[in-house]
This record gives sequence, C-alpha cells and structure tokens, in this order.
Amino acid sequence: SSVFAGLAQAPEDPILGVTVAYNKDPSPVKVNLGVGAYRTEEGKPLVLNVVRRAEQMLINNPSRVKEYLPITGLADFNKLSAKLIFGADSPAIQENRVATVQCLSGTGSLRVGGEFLARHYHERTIYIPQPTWGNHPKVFTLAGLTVRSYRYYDPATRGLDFQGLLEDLGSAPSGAIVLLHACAHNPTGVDPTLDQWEQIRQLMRSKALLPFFDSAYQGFASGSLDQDAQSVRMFVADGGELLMAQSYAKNMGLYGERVGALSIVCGSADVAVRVESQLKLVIRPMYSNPPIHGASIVATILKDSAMFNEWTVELKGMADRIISMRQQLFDALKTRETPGDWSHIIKQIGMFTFTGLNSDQVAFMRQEYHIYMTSDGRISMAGLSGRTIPHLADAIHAAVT
Ligand SMILES: Cc1ncc(COP(=O)(O)O)c(CN[C@@H](CCC(=O)O)C(=O)O)c1O
Repeated sequence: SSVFAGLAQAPEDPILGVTVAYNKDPSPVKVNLGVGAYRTEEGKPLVLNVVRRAEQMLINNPSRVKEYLPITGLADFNKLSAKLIFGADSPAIQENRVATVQCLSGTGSLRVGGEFLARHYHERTIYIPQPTWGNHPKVFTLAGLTVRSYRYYDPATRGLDFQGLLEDLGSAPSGAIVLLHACAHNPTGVDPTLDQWEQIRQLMRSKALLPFFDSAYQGFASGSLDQDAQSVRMFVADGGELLMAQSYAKNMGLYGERVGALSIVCGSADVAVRVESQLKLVIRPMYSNPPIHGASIVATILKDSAMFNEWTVELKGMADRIISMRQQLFDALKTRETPGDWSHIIKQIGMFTFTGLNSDQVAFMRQEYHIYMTSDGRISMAGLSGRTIPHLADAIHAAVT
C-alpha cells in the first residue's frame, strides 16, 4: 500500500506534453511543431558556435571552481543582462536604479517577480493577455497573485484587438500589474506597433499600472537585439518603474541550462538596494542560489565584443531561417490554392504562427499526418524545414477542405 494510493494522474502539460506524444509516434513522417525550441534546417537542436567557444574557454580556465553563487547569482551576468535589455546607455542603469537577480530562466524570473509582488506590492491583481503563454496563469496564481485577462488577439482579423486592449486596461483598477510580452507575442506572433506601444505606455502610466515585461525572444523576432527591446526601453525612458523577466533559452540556445534574470527598475538607487535585499528573501527558501554554468557562458559572451558580435550573427541566422519558413509555408499554401487567407503567416513575427486552425483540425492533422502542434493552433516555425513544409501544407490543405 502507499500513502499516495489515492493520488490522481495529472494531465500532460499542453505544450511540453506535445513532445511526449511526438516521441511516442513511430511514424517516419512525424513533425514536432509544439515546443518553442529552435531546430536547424536538418531538424536538429542547435548549440551556437559562440556558446561552444565560451564553454571551451570556461573548461580550459584552471582557476574555475564550482562554489555556490550568491543568492542574487553571478554579478557580471546580472549587470550584462540589464545592459542587454535596457541598453548600455540606459538612464536607469547609470543612476543605479535597477535591481537584477539571476533566476532559473524566464519561468523562474516570472515566478520570483510574482512572489515578490504578492509580498510587497499593494495591488495583488495581474492582468495577462488573452491568449498568452500557457504557463503564465499558473506561475502567477501559485505566486499568490489574482490573475485576470485583457483582450489582446482578434480572431476575425488575426491581428491585435487594440481597442479591446485599451478598454480592458482602461478599466483595470489603478495600480494593477500588467504582463506585457516585450516582443514576439506567444502564441499569436502579433505585436503592437511602436505607436500602439506609446499609447499603451501613456495609458498605463496615467493609471499607475505596473508593467511586468516578459522577454523570452529578444533578438529572435526581428533579428536585432535593440529593435526587439524597443517597447521595454520606451517605458524605462519615462523614468517610471517596471519589472522585467529575461530568458536566454531561445536567443542563446541555453534551454536546459535554465539561464534568466529578473530586473526591477526602481524610482531611486536607495529603493533598488532595498528591493534587491527583499528579492533575496524570496529566492533563498525557493532554490537558495542559481546554477553557475549557463550564467558563466552568457557573461563570457556578453563581456567580449568579438563574441557578442558572433552571437548577433548566429542569432540573426536563426531569426532569418524562421522568416524564410514563413514565406515557404505561405507559398506552399498558395500553390495548393488552400481555401482561406494565409497572409497572417508572413505578417506574424517571432517563433510561432497562430494558424487559426481549431482543435478538431489540429487533432485531424496529428492523426492523419503526424503533425504535432498545440491544440490552440499554434505552430513553432522553428520546427519546420524545406523538407517538411510540403507535408505540413498538405496537412493544412486537407484539414480545411
Ligand atoms: C512568453 C514566454 N515566457 C517565458 C517562457 C519560459 O521560458 P524558459 O524556458 O523558462 O526561459 C516561454 C517559453 N515558452 C516556450 C518553450 C516551452 C515552454 O516552456 O512552454 C513555448 O511556449 O513553447 C515563453 O514563450
């Protein structure tokens, strides 16, 4: 007998569970378009050359040890991560108003930020986009926040529901927390224009809504690290406060190293010092201190201008390959004269295409064509190649005719 005999079987994760199902499928034509992880044209995971070089340098360094990091993580990594997202010339950094802690990738950064807010911020409600990354509601609920949604995506236009967004944020209680995807919105691939970002910023500041940015794809959307950080930098430039979760999973290919950072831009240096001290009290009983290897790789690359440049070239290569998959899929559907308007495939940006296919069509494509994607119709473009695009186009064509 077992004390856990009555335990129910938990369901598979809506995103990570797609890979579990894919791995069980013996079909030679199966394609995994579920998890947002980059694959090469040959369909293989990619370890960036610059990452391998950085790792080699670390391994060859005889004085390198495996001691505990401080609770806040690797100091170099934290400073360089803040510079990467806020910009080297950021006034907030110059004025020492940024508290940064290394966390367990993007998820860990969001969770630590959520727990910090639940303990120290007067408004416990966080507004998240509808739809958003499937893990967001669970992360913030378990952190102790009350999760509500704001309209974001318009299925009719397959674009931004900007009026709905403004209305929902306009009617949020003043001081409420608002989660914002910095770029490459997951799952829709739809981002506000810079002008729309400015309107969002003005509305939020006028109601003292607290921005919580999630940046999991910096450099992956446009291929430019600075361009993909423009939304964040507009908010920092106005001198206001915000939270910022960064992930190096995708843009540096460090998925399993769990490398990320949470930064809180504060009103003054004095507040930033106290914020960092309280963040340590959240982290210490959660995982005590973060892993050293991945953060050392990132710091090695970001601090050396030649390696940084090499990284930007490889990053642009990944972004460009995804953009070319968009064009090839769009062209393949046009060739087949597949019913419907598929221009959103080339308009959307970042890792994902929100196809508009419904869960029945997704199930049909899995059954008949061994195409694996999330039930909301999202496909990870990084999972495609010139070889698999015709197969996907055939499947979509069959699903909609
Ligand atoms: C918007 C957003 N925030 C945070 C994360 C968390 O990434 P970390 O690995 O913790 O840094 C993801 C990853 N979402 C991808 C990857 C698989 C997953 O974790 O769901 C996805 O949506 O497929 C994301 O898309």
